[in-house]
Amino acid sequence: MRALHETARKTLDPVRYDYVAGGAGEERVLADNERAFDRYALLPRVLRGSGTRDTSAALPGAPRTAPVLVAPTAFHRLVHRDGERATARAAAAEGAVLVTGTAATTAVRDVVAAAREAAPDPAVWFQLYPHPRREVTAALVRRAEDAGCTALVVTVDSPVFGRHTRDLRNGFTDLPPGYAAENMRGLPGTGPDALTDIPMSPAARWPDLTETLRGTSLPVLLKGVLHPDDARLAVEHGAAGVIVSNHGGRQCDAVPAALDCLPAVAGAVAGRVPVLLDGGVRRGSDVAVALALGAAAAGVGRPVVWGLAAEGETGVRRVLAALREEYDHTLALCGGRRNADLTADMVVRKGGTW
Ligand SMILES: Cc1cc2nc3c(=O)[nH]c(=O)nc-3n(C[C@H](O)[C@H](O)[C@H](O)COP(=O)(O)O)c2cc1C
Ligand SMILES: CCCCC(=O)C(=O)O
Repeated sequence: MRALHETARKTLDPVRYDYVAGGAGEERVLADNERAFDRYALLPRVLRGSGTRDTSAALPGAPRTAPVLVAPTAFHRLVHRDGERATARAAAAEGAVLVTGTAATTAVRDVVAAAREAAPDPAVWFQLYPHPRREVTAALVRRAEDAGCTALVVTVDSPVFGRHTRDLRNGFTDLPPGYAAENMRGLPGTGPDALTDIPMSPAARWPDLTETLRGTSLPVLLKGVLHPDDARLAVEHGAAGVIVSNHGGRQCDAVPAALDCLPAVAGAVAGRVPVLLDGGVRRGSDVAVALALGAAAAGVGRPVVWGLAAEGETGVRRVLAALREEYDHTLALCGGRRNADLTADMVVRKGGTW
């Protein structure tokens, strides 16, 4: 995976590389997301072995899926000509949920069609930036439903867009000519060619979530929850899942690492809906730590984009396969047969005694 990142760094236009690699502010949260995993160690159990393991996870709209999913990342055609189609085929072939979204450079119906080329029953979720105009939000939801998406992910950590330091320095504040946010095409009052066509919704409140939930039969997950009280509210409002995420360090540059928020959120949710985590997941053992601390699955953002940039569909498959194999191996080394065998007592802070 390191090699794919290195290839992507060498191949990509430096401004596009910075768009993907960068974070908000001084990139403190970006760095902390990865470092948080280094503060933990796994404490294996012994003599509980089995020759085979089942690493599948049960998620909304994806009853038997890999424990690693593809977090929504914008504008895949910026890094590879095959764009989201390649990512979709790779995720489907690897049995992983793909979260495509509002800011894709391929229309959601074409993303789902590509996933179906690789697997008969792929799980594609649609990430929604709720639009300030509710009829636009409703039209986006309809497009996702008609395309065959099996869940919605509403991103709630972006009432305003993060200040991406590298992009501001590079003057990269809009899509280059020839690229479009295809899901916005033809919606009332929007065009597809400018980032301003995907405005954030600074006035969004919990009743807006209720309206989104009422307007769809799909399960709805909330992405970007860090506070345990918000996790409780999400469940009370009918969310089908909660994704602990700080947007890969691209929004508020003063929040904790995503992993450090997971135990309290998992405690607040108390098993009522699945809790997922993304941010800083780079190895199979990171997936194991996240699952032991209460996640049902872990999302990866940048590693997938590096795989796509370096080798297209093959590169994304390599990233997902490596994470799956490393996770399976780690589970075996920890004496587990199923994901649920990784429990909170099997994770310790490094440097302490227990
Ligand atoms: C280039 C890029 C684009 C992103 N675009 C979106 C997006 O459109 N919607 C969203 O909810 N999150 C977006 N994210 C955040 C990811 O879904 C995810 O939270 C984050 O990348 C996870 O951290 P990781 O990159 O360390 O794995 C984006 C992240 C990156 C790096
Ligand atoms: C309107 C584009 C949003 C992309 C995004 O979420 C990110 O770059 O972090």
